[in-house]
Order: sequence, then C-alpha cells, then structure tokens
Amino acid sequence: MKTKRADSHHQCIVCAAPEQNPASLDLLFTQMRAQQVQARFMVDQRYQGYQGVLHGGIAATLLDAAMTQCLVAQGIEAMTASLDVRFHMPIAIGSRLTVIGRQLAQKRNIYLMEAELVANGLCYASAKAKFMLPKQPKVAP
Ligand SMILES: CCCCCCCCCC(=O)SCCNC(=O)CCNC(=O)[C@H](O)C(C)(C)COP(=O)(O)OP(=O)(O)OC[C@H]1O[C@@H](n2cnc3c(N)ncnc32)[C@H](O)[C@@H]1OP(=O)(O)O
Repeated sequence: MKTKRADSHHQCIVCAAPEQNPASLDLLFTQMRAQQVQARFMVDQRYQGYQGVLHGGIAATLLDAAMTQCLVAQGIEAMTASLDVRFHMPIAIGSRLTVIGRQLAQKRNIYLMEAELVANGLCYASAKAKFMLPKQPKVAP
C-alpha cells in the first residue's frame, strides 16, 4: 500500500510531489507491513559527492526519511532526536536502491528505528535512530 503524501510535509525535500518542490527526491514509500516501509531510489549524477559516488549526506537523508515515514504511516509525526549512520560501501551513481525503514521498539516516548539502503541484495548503508514527539510546536514561532 502506497503511503499518502501528508499535509504536514507536503513541500518535503524527500517526498514532495515535484510540483510542490522541484528539488524533491520524489520518493514514494510503500507500507510493507505494520512497522516497515520501503521506497525505490535511482541514484543519478545530481546526487554525487566524490566523482561517481553518492554523497553521504544524501544517503543519510534517505535513511532518515525512511524511518520518519515508517512512523508517519502509523500516524506518528515524530522528530529525529539522534541519528547514527554507517556507510558500509560506496554507492555508485546509477545504482537502483531500495530504501527500507522499520520500527524496532518504543520505550516511553522514544521510538527506536532502523533503516537500510540495499541494492542487489547488499546493504550499502544503514542507520539507527531515536525519534521523539515534540512537546512544543515543531518550529519556533
Ligand atoms: C519522507 C518523510 C519525511 C517526513 C518529514 C521530514 C522529517 C524528517 C525528520 C527530521 O528531519 S526532523 C528535524 C530534525 N530534528 C529536529 O529538528 C529535532 C530537534 N529537537 C527537538 O525538537 C527536541 O530536542 C526533541 C523533540 C528531540 C526532544 O525534545 P523534548 O523537549 O521532548 O525532550 P527533552 O529535551 O525535554 O528531554 C526529554 C527526555 O528525553 C531525553 N532525550 C532527549 N533527546 C534524546 C535523545 N536524542 N536520545 C535519548 N534521549 C533523549 C532527555 O534526556 C529527557 O529524558 P528524561 O525525561 O529521562 O530526563
């Protein structure tokens, strides 16, 4: 089941429709099971850092987004409180990635999440993160 583009982040750099944000990576997540989502991402040369290699910041953004979207799909609009990324192998321009996010646990108001960037059955990057619901409005007035 495709997840809806939520009103809370309709101009999101990761998942907005291009008419809402021309710079969007235009990811569309699918809910695979209760606490897991995934999306496909074609690594094109706009996203490179070192020549021919996906920029690590973009890889981290994809991982963060998958975990966020896993919670959003459950109606939980939480903020990334901490993010620990491991870059296992360089990701070549031209790769077709599957971006997977899943929930591991909830401890009080903290959601423990993990995510992976996978291609050809190999995990190129992974992350663990903690998400929290903000007590205050998300952005300072
Ligand atoms: C494709 C889908 C895209 C969807 C939209 C895109 C969103 C993508 C995700 C993001 O990028 S969100 C933006 C990046 N993140 C932020 O801007 C978060 C900024 N930080 C905050 O808003 C707050 O610090 C936060 C909500 C994380 C926590 O604020 P609180 O006021 O609720 O917590 P507080 O600081 O009072 O601490 C409460 C408890 O949580 C604990 N805590 C806080 N941060 C923690 C942490 N990182 N890890 C573990 N514990 C933590 C803290 O120690 C404390 O423990 P105790 O109750 O035992 O004293």
